[in-house]
Amino acid sequence: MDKYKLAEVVKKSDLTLKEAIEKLKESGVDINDESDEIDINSVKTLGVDPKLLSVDKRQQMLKKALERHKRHPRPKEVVVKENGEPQKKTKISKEELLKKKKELEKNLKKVDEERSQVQKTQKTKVEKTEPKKAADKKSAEESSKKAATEKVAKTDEDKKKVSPASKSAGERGKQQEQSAKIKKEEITKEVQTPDAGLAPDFYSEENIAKRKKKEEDDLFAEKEKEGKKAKGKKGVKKDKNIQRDIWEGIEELELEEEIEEELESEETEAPQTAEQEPVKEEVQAEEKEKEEKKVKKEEAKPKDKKKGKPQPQKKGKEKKAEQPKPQKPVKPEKIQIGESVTVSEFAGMIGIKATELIKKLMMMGVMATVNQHIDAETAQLLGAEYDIEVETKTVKEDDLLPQVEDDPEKMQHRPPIVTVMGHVDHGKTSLLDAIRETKVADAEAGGITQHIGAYEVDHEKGKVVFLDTPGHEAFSGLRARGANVTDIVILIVAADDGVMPQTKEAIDHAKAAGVRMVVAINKVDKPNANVEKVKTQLAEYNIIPEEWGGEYQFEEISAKNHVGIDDLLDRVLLESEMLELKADPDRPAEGIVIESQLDKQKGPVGTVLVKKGTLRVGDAFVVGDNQGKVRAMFNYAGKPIKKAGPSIPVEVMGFSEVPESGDSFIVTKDEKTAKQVASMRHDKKKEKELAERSKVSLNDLFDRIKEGEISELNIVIKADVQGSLEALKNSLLKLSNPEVKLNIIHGGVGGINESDILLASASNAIVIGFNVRPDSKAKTTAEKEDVEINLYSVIYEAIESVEKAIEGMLTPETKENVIGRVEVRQVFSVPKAGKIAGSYVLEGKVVRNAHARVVRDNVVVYDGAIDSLKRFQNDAKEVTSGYECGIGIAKFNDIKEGDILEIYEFKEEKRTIEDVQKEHQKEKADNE
Ligand SMILES: Nc1nc2c(ncn2[C@@H]2O[C@H](COP(=O)(O)OP(=O)(O)OP(=O)(O)O)[C@@H](O)[C@H]2O)c(=O)[nH]1
Repeated sequence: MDKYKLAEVVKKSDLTLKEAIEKLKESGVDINDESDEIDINSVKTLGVDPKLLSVDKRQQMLKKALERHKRHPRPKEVVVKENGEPQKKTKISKEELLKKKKELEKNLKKVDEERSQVQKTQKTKVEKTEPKKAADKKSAEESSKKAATEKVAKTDEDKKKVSPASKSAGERGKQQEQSAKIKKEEITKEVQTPDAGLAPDFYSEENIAKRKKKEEDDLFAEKEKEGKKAKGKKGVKKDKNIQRDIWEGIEELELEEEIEEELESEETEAPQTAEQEPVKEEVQAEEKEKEEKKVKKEEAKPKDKKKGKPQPQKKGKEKKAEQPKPQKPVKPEKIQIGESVTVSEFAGMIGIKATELIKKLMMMGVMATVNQHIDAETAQLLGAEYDIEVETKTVKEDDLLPQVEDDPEKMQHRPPIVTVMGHVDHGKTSLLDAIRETKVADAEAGGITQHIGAYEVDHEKGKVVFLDTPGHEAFSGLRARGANVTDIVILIVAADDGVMPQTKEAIDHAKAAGVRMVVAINKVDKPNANVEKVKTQLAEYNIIPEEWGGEYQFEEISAKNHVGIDDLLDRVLLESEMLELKADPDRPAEGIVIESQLDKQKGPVGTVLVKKGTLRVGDAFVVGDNQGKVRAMFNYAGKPIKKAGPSIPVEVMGFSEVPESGDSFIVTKDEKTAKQVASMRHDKKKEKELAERSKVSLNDLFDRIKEGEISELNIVIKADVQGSLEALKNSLLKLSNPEVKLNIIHGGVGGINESDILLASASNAIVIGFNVRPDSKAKTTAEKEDVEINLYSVIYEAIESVEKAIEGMLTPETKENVIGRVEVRQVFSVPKAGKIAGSYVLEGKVVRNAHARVVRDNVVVYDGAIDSLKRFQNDAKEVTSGYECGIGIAKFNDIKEGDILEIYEFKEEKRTIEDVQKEHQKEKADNE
C-alpha cells in the first residue's frame, strides 16, 4: 500500500500538525512526528484526497511530454531553432506567438474569474473549506479547453446526450457558461459529500499570487515587445527575456498540444466514471508547471528576490541546470552512415522524430517503417531536407578486423612448429611415433586419445610442436592456402637409400618457403647404412652439414630403435633459438586451421594452431567465410582447456560449419563482427568464383605484373627424360632478364604429380610439362588450386610461350611523337576553364588529350596536357591544319598571344627480351 509523509498530507489539509496527529490518534493510528508515514485511509481521515499527494499521472504525463519534447523536437522546431539562431529562422512569427500567448492568457484569466466566483460561492456556502472545491475550479478552468465541458457534462444527465467529439467551437462557448453553472450546483452537492475533494492549496493565496505574478510577467513581456516603455517591479526586461518568453510560449503551446493529444487518447481508453479525475490532475500539473517556469524566470533575473516555497525553487534550479533555455536540439551538420541505416537510427542521428522522417519519406515516394532500412542515397536526400550532410562510409573488412599490432614489450618466446618431410618409406611416421612415444605417451597418462593433427612435445630444453600430418599435405598444402605455419622442417633421409626424388622435392618445397631445415639421417642401425653418401648427395643440393662448413645441422638417428631422438630435438630447439621465435600472448588470437571434421558428438570441429595471442573459451571468431564462438577447447591429448597461447594446437568446438584446413582463424571483438566479416567474405568468394580467374596463367601474367603482383616468374618443370629437362631448363633460364626474373623452383623427371602442383600453387608458379602428363590427383589439385599446367612436346614451343609471357610482362617503351604546330592568336578568359588559347593550326593536327609544349621566343615555357579542345562552342576530338580552335592547357594560365604550341602524343612500344638485355648492357657500359 502507498505511504505518504504526514507533513505533506498536513500541507494539503486545513489542519495543523498537532490537530492532524490528534485526529489520527483518535482514529487509532499511532503517529507522533511529521516525518512519519501514513497510509491512504489515514490520508482520507485527514480529509485529503490521496490523489493529490501521489506523483500523479498527469504530472508524469507532463514530464514524459517534456522529455519527449527534449528528445524529439518537433520538425518545425528544428527549422526554428537550428544553428542556434532561433529568432532568425523563426517560421512562427513573434506576433503569431504573442497572439497565441494572448489566447492562452485569456483562457487563464477566464479560468481565474470562474475560480474566484467559485471561491466566493464556497465561502458563502461552506464554513469549513472542503478539499473538493478544487474539482469545481479545475472544471471551471477546463471550460477554457474543449475537454472540460464535456467531462463535467458527463456528470449531468442532460449533458450525456452531447458527444464531445461532435462539439463545435460555438457550442463549446455555450457549454463553458453551462458548465460554470453546473459546477456551482455540483459544488453544493460535493460539499455535502465529505469524502470527495481536491487540493485546497490550488486556491491558496500564495498560489494565486504566483499565478498573477506570472500573468503580469507575461503581459509585461508583451508590452516590451510592442516597444512600450513599461517598468515593472522587476525592472525592464531585455530582449533576451522576450526571446525566452517566446520560447516558453512555444513550449507551452506544444505542451498544450501534447497534453490534449494524451488526454484525447486517454479519454477514449478511460472509463467514464473516472473521467473527471484526469481533468483535476491536469489543472494541477499545469499549475505546477507554470509555477516552475515562473521560478525559473525569477532565477534568470539575478536582481530578483527569490520567492516561494523552497521546494519548487530547488526544482526550478535543477530543471534549469538540466535544460538551459532556449532549448536548442542537437542537430549535426554532418553525419556518417554505412551502406544502409534504419529509419529510427537515422532519426536519432539527425535529431528528428522518426514519424516525421516517415512522412518525409512518403513525400519522396518511399514507404518505410521505423525499423526499415533506407539506402545511403535516400538517407542523403533526407539529410538534404534538413541541411545535414550525410556521408556514407562503406564498411570494409579492415574496418571490422583492424590490424592488431604485437606489443614489442610483451613479446615472449614461443615453441617452434615442426614438420617432417622426406621420401616414401624413409621413416617419417616412425620418427613421429618415436617422438610421441618417448616424449608424449610417458608424460600424458593414457597417451593420446585422439588425433588432432598436431601434438606438443616437452623436451627438457623446451617445448616443440609437431604437425602430425606427414609430408606435403601438412606443409605445401597449407602453404598453398597462404598458411605458412611451419617454422622448421625435419628432412628425413634413409641412410640405406640416400637422396631420392621426393627428398629433392622436399628440399625444393622448404627452400621455396624459406623454411629452416634440420636433416635426420634415419635407419643408421641398418647394416647397409651409408651416412657419408647421404651427406655427399645432399651437398649437391647445397644442403651442407655444419661440420663441413655448411649451415645445416645433421643428426643420425634410428627411429625404429628410438636412437638419437633427444639429440634431434636438441638440434631443432637450437635452430628455433636462432630463429628467435616470439609472439605477444596478450592480444586477440590469430591462428590457422590445420585439420577439420564433422564430429558426431561435437559437431563441426577444427584443429587450430594458435599463431598470435591467446585463444580463450568464449572468444568469437571468423574463419574463412564462416564464423563461430569457442564453446570448448581440447589440447592434443583430448584434455579440455580454457586457453591456448602462441604455437599451441587445440581442437576447437563452436564452428558454424566445418572449416577448411588452411583457413585463417581470427578472434573478433564480438559475434556480430564475426558474422559481418564472414558474410562479407562469403560475398567476395562468390564474386571470385564468378570471375573464374585462373590463379597462375601465362595469359594473365601481364595484367598481374602491371598490378605489381608479380615481379618474378616461377616455373616447375617436369620432363620425360633428364636430357630434355636440362635442355629446357637452360633455354628458359636464358630468358631471365633484369626486369623479369625467371626462377625454376623445381625440375624433375617423371609425370606431373600432386606435389608438383602444391609446390607451384604455394610459390605462385606455372607448371611446364615436356612429354609428360599430370596424374588424376594432380589434375584435381590443379583445378582446386587454380594452377595452370602447360604441356609441350616441342622444346621450341615451350620456350616461345614462356618468352611471350615474359615479354608481355615487360613495361612498354614510351616514345614521344610530335603531331602538330599551333599559333596562339587570341587569349580568352572563360569562367571555371581559365585561359583559353584561341589558336590557328599551322601544321599537322591538335588532338584532345594530347600534350602541348608552349614555346615563347624559341624557349619552352610550359609543357602540359591539353584538357579542352573546342571548335567554336563545341568540343572537338581533333582539329587539323588550316582551322581555328580553342585550346585549354591543364594548370597553365599564362598563355599569351603569339605563343607557339608544339602538340605531341605519347606512344607505347612493346619491348622484347633482347631490347631489355641490350639496354641493360648499354647502361652497364655507360656506368663503367
Ligand atoms: N631398420 C629401421 N627401419 C626403420 C626405421 N625407421 C623406419 N623404419 C621402417 O621403414 C619402414 C617405413 O617407415 P615409415 O615410418 O612408415 O616411413 P614413412 O616415411 O612414414 O612412409 P610413408 O608414410 O609411406 O611415406 C617401416 O617398415 C619402418 O619400420 C629405422 O630407424 N630403422
